[in-house]
Amino acid sequence: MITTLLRLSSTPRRSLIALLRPISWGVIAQVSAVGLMAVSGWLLSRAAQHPPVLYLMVAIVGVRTLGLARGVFRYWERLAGHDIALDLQAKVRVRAYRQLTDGRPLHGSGDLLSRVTADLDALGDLVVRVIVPVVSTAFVIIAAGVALSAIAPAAGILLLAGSFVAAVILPWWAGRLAGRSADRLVGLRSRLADELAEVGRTREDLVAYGADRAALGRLAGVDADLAVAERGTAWTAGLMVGLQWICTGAVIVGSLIVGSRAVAAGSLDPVFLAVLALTPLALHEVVSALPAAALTWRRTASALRRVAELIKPSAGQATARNPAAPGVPLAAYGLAVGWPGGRPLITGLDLELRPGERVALVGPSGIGKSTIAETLMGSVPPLAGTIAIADRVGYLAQDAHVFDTTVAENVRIGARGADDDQVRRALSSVDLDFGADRLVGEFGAAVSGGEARRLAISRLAVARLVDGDHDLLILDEPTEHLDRDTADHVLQIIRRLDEDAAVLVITHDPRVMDSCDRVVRLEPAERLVSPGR
Ligand SMILES: Nc1ncnc2c1ncn2[C@@H]1O[C@H](COP(=O)(O)OP(=O)(O)OP(=O)(O)O)[C@@H](O)[C@H]1O
Repeated sequence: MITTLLRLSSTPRRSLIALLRPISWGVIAQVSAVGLMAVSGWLLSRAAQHPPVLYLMVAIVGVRTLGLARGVFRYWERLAGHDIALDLQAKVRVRAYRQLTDGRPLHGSGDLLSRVTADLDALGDLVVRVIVPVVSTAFVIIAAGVALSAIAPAAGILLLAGSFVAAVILPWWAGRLAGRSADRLVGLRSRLADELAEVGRTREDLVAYGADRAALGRLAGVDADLAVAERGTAWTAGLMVGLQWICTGAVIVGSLIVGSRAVAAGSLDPVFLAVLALTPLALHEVVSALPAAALTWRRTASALRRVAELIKPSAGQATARNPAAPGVPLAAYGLAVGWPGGRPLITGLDLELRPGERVALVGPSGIGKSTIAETLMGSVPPLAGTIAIADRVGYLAQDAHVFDTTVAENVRIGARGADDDQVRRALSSVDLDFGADRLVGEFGAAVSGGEARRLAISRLAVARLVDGDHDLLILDEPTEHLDRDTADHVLQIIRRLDEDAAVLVITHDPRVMDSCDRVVRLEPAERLVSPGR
């Protein structure tokens, strides 16, 4: 698991070295905590014998130093641990986003959301709540056992045996007990996120068809399952706390018995008796974090697996996409397209566009026209064939998403660096007189269908203003769902948008076909029928 974590960090050696810092601070903080209790015990016992105060000075300074060191080094440990955890999360998050923009097929949106939020947060927990405390606690237990053995060997062995039970056996058992429910927890959380996202998105249809109660019931069912799984892990954690206290109590009583015998036999100075009793108590505080660490370990193991799966490079990613030859903005030969895991939709497609040429790609609904566009754009890997495509390609997707933010931010999807003036010019080039700060609502609910379409087209306009002319525009049903006048208006806008660019337009609209130089017709027999007009 640690190797997977380090591999995810993309700089494993540096991350491993960086981990040594919080571990070192953690060891010093915990040694200080245990040492504080031991030295305090000695000091109290010795002070009770009323020696000259100078005899106590070193111990008094020691208690103060250890008290301060415990807090200071604990703070540094937290700081260094979180530094690494957040750095790791940031790196993995960027890799996850890159992978997502490579266009691989996605999981449910809620599940995806929980992978890039909850699962990535869990990676941070792995560093802060598992690796650092477990490694530093192991050091401290050994150090305390050795130190106590020097005072009273039997008490030292008792402490090591008790620590083995409290720090190894019980957390291992906790991990086993909670194992299945921890795995279920991760799955249930992402299912809940999925269901919640689905219900939120489809609420109007659910209410309209009276299916809202059933949907809410399903949601409540997942919620109840989640509560049961949460309760299971909480029970395990509570049980472990109780068993650890029993274990600590047994070690303290045992230490007092062997210590008293040693004092009676004259082999142990009585002032050390308090040290034997208080050291296991201090160690309890350190060890008590371990069952929780074991539970976190189980939870993060599932999360780590899911994140690793998310950012695993997908096979065959758009290998056949090449730069275009000069003067040919698009040349695709022997192209076969289809969705990963599905049947080929179109095979043997040859498509060549000259500069400035307007080509309509038409065919029955569902034949795979949009899939061709997504393949040309590199979102879906081609199943066969080669694609040579220009650098400057503008793409208008069939259902170009309108984000729930301002008009200006929606326009800037086309060119992040666009200034206010370029945004204004892009909006006026699509005849939209919207204020830049106007909010467009979820899925563009606060604008009309025609306006949403023009807003999407304004991204092509702003990209041209910022980065220069396009060589090729790929437009997927630009006039879909629009009335005749609005469709004519959108067509006019597109025509004057990039006059010299080659255009591949997917359409069912005869007027759009009429405005093109050539029509490429696709037919169900998976054949290209008419390359000419
Ligand atoms: N993201 C996806 N994952 C898997 N299959 C998909 C995906 N998107 C579309 N499909 C399937 O691919 C096939 C072709 O869809 P596509 O959208 O390319 O057709 P189309 O010719 O553009 O249709 P239309 O004219 O109705 O828009 C359909 O059977 C569709 O169900």
